[in-house]
Amino acid sequence: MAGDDIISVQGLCNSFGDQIIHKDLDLDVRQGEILGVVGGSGTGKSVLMRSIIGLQEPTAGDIHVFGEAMIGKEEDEATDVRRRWGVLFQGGALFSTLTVAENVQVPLREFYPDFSTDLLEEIARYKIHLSGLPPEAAHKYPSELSGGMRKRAGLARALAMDPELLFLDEPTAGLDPIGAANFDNLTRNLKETLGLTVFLITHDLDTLYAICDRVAVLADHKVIAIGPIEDLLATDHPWIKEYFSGPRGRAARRGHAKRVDK
Ligand SMILES: Nc1ncnc2c1ncn2[C@@H]1O[C@H](COP(=O)(O)OP(=O)(O)OP(=O)(O)O)[C@@H](O)[C@H]1O
Repeated sequence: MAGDDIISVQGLCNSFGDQIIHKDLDLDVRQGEILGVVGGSGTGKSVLMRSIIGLQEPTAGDIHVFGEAMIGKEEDEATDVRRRWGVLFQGGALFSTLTVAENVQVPLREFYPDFSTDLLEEIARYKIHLSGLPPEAAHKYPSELSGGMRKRAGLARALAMDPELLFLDEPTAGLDPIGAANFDNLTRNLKETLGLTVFLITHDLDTLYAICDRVAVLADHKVIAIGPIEDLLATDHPWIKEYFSGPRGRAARRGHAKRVDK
């Protein structure tokens, strides 16, 4: 494991019954980068994220986060590591019976049961602001929010504990192109201002070009390639060629080149 790796996964295996998801998968995530994780549907991107954050017990392998071995750790033993990361699940995974502010307070109440109500409310207000939501969103229920606002509310909750590491599972899925680009900008700004490391699962080629420092490609049960997009473009794997050099990949590259030229 290199010294600046925030996450190191080695020899990871996951199966469900006869279905092999990962076999000897290796991956490293470096301090301060946005790592995009891509792959066809069902290649195990979410299962990989769930394995890293301890929601999925792998059948074999080693996972280190912040240098701490995670496999086999009981939930309470992992508390010190868990409080250093935030997670935005696919769809936001907000509690429907809680307001946005109450949702943001959930991890704070778990880790800091002694915080006063005033302090919890102040932190929630700040995180809601950081996520680009208007102050009045704090008192709304998830069902009263648009899809984009729900993502931002999920992000506010992921930021509740001042994480160093952020996991984002398809944050721009279902957003219109302007909403998706805004969310990308927000992610990049938060990464830069808060010094975050970001593990970002996405199908969104524009997101990869706009904000990812490196991209890891999942196929054939493992990470078949990892690096800056320019490096991936030079690889011969058929899925990678199809993905980055197909019509959508070419359009995303052209769009990115235009934005860089401006
Ligand atoms: N708890 C589970 N029990 C059984 N099978 C599961 C479970 N979780 C995931 N799987 C299976 O593992 C495979 C990988 O799922 P995963 O959600 O990680 O895919 P993904 O790469 O994130 O896909 P997508 O891009 O469509 O979101 C799928 O075939 C899925 O059905």
